[in-house]
Amino acid sequence: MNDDTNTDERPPDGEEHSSSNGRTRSGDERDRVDPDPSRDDLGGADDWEDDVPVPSDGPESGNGQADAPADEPDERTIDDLGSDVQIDAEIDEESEDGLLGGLQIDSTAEIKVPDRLVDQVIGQEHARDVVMKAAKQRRHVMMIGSPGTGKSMLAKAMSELLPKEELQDVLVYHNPDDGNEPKVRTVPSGKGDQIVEAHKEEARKRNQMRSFLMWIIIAIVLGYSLIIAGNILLGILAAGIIYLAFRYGSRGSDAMIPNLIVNTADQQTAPFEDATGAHAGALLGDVRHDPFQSGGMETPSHDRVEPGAIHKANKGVLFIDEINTLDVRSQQHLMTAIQEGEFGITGQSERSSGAMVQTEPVPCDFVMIAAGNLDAMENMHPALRSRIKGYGYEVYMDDTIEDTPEMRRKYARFIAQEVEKDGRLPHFTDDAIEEVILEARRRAGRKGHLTLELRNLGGLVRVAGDIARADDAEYTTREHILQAKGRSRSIEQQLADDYIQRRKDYELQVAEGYVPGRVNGLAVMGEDSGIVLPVMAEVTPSQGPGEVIATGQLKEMAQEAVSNVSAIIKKFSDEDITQKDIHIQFVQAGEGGVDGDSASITVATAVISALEGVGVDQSLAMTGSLSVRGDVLPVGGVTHKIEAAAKTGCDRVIIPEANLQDVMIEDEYEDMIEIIPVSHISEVLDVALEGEPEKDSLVDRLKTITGSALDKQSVSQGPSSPSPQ
Ligand SMILES: Nc1ncnc2c1ncn2[C@@H]1O[C@H](COP(=O)(O)OP(=O)(O)OP(=O)(O)O)[C@@H](O)[C@H]1O
Repeated sequence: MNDDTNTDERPPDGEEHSSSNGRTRSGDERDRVDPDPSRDDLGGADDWEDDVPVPSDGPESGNGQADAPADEPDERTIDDLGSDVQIDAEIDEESEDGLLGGLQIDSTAEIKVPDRLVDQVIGQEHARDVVMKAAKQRRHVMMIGSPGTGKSMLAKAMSELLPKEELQDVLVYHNPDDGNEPKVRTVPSGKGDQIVEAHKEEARKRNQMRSFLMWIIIAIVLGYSLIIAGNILLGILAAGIIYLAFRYGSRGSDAMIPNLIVNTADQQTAPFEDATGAHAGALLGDVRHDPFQSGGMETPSHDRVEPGAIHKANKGVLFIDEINTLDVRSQQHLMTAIQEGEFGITGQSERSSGAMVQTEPVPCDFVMIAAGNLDAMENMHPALRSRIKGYGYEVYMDDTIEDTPEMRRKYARFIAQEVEKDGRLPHFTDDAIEEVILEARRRAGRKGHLTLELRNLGGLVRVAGDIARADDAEYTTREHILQAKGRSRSIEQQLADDYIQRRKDYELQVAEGYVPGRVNGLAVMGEDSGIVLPVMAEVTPSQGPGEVIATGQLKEMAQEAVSNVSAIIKKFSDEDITQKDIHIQFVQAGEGGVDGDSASITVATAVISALEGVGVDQSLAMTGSLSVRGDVLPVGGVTHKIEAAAKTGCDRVIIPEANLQDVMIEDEYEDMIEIIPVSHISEVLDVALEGEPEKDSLVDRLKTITGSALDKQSVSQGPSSPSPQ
């Protein structure tokens, strides 16, 4: 899941740290990079390490609870771990408004990447603060948010912040009293290996002695049988029996070697265990099946014990993404483990001989970071959620962040981070960085913001870098980014383009003339592609009370749109469309999706047009949600929808006025399509319906429903076309 590989030790603090806090730097420009200079006065992480007592030496009996309690890390010093990042490059105050936020660099090679993962996190200030607080207090955290926004990165960063000095090794011993209940011992980190080695050495010496003794006895028996008894056959038989007896007997001494199930000797930081999608055995530990269960061939039960992620995460971080996909039994066991801080290991398969074995409790004192999207929260075991809530924090991850010069500088550093992490990509030139930042703006879908779905943005960086590498280019340039944008299209984008092409081939798309009852609606596919979704309406007399007849999942939305528009119509005419049958068809809707009620102005326009027999402009597409009072409310995905309308050949597109600030269409579409912002259905009808309405017709009256709305902005005076900023 997590593709971070940074396991570097915390950097030695002292000098480097002070410079990273801007203490040794001079001048306003550099200080601007650190948003929280108050942390400058704090000490280094070294002090904090010194403050943590080293656990007492030597093996301890029991389950790890008897270990020396570690003092909480010094507040002063752990706060310092949150010191903000630096960008070791000149910053020009005058060009701060530029895409590079004033950075004076030629390529990402000039940007220093921070050593610690927590300093590499872009945005997510709240989650970052919570993670640092939780590391200090050893609290659990639940992170909910979109994929690729840094949840596992933060979890890993937390493991770097936890004190490494508390780590323990865990050994499982044979229990001479009950072979099915192996004993568990915890020892300080690094001791486990030594103990196992000492046991092996002892067993080796014992075996050497036994072999020596065996060969002496065999020699005596053979000598006796040959010289004194004169029967060599009998002597060989006796020697064979002695050999087997010794071999059989020596198995017992090997059984005394303990099984080191958790070895932290080589850990540079507190452990980080990703148990996403782990089955019960991998999460909670398991005992292997033994096919030879008797006759001296069996493997001793303590040797078959395997640790679970909860045990390997002891004193560190257990990260579980998509927490709701864990089966209920595992979630219940996880709760017990969280509560007790220890959990015995038993075989997870009932039919395996391992199920007979149950070790003493094994320590699993971890900090849990559970992650997922909103569905994960709804479907997870309520008691587990309450454990996390009761003993920790819940954080909602940001999808976007405000677009400031400082943030843009950090995005430049993000590219440098991705280049360094990949290790093979050529560095990015300044204009390539600018293009990536522009794309981050576009993907945010919100004016004045940058996207924080950085895994996807990192994908664009990697594809562009790969293209540059294939070209043997020294640097990744803007040209490479533009090529990468074409190549790294999502499945939905590819499907949407294919769909638009096919509709053109079959001439399903109508982009000119006036047709009554037919409106070009707009919908989104996935998260980042739009399609034109025509809506057709037919109004027929009904025998009884009228019905709204629509097919598929869109039926509800169509009914709601019709009921809203019928309220408006009733108010302005004698017409009661609830007494008529209204047929709505979403032409080829199976190919795309309509988010929420974003097609309701489309449905309303189609119904009014069909009712009055007035043609709708087919060179126009529209999206917007309709309130019961006729207001046009904002919807999602406007940028992608507008681009889809342009690709399909429409000349104009109606969007809710409130969405105007979200429009960030690519340059190439700017001259292809006119964007018409509206705030009321009357404006929609004015733009979409053919010709001048007859005096006192329904359309005439509807068009003038809210004089104030029309006064505010007369669309006929020339709609504004926003720039893609
Ligand atoms: N806030 C961020 N700052 C810097 N890099 C980020 C950030 N978010 C994501 N990334 C980049 O994207 C990669 C993937 O992010 P990560 O695995 O943490 O996402 P996630 O939220 O755990 O997603 P998922 O839920 O799909 O596992 C990271 O390794 C990093 O390169």
